[in-house]
Amino acid sequence: MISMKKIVVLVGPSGSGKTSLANALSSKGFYKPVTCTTRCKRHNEKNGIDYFFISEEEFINKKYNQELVDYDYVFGTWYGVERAEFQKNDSNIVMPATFKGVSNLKSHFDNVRSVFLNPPNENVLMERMRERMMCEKLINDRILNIRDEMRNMEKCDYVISTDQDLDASCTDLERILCLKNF
Ligand SMILES: Nc1ncnc2c1ncn2[C@@H]1O[C@H](COP(=O)(O)OP(=O)(O)OP(=O)(O)O)[C@@H](O)[C@H]1O
Repeated sequence: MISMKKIVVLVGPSGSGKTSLANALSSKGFYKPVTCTTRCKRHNEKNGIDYFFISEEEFINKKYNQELVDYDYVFGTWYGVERAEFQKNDSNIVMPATFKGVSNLKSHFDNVRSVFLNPPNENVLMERMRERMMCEKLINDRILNIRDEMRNMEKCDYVISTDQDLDASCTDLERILCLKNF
């Protein structure tokens, strides 16, 4: 077990705001590890900044060589975070992950805290996904998954609402980070 800075893991259904809030905290001094993914790049994403976009073969090699502390196969896509990303600097870390990822990270590192993002209703989530130009098939797959994801809320260390504007959710998150036991 490696003892180090805080690792804040954001959990919630697709469109709940994990990436947006992680980006907001990273602009306030938290480091957001860059995830490797085998999915295609969206038009507004940059390789090495939003994700490392790699082939399935490269991903499998990293997995085989135990370079990934957390990985998952979601909707036909591999996602994984390399151990090296946690050793880049001394800043506290913020990252989106699945609930399974929280357990993986807790088995590797101390000071991991999960925050569940409690989203608005399914219609708003669908609208947010459409705004990100996701196709209807991907949206429907994710909608089916929302109820399963919502069951993780009570298992997380903290919960914040993302049924409000982004700044308000960011303020709620920062308030939690200031708590004594965080
Ligand atoms: N209070 C809020 N918190 C976070 N995001 C919000 C909030 N209100 C509106 N949004 C918007 O909702 C969208 C959430 O998309 P985002 O990619 O952050 O979700 P995600 O949970 O990371 O989804 P995925 O798992 O599919 O990558 C963004 O367009 C964001 O601007």
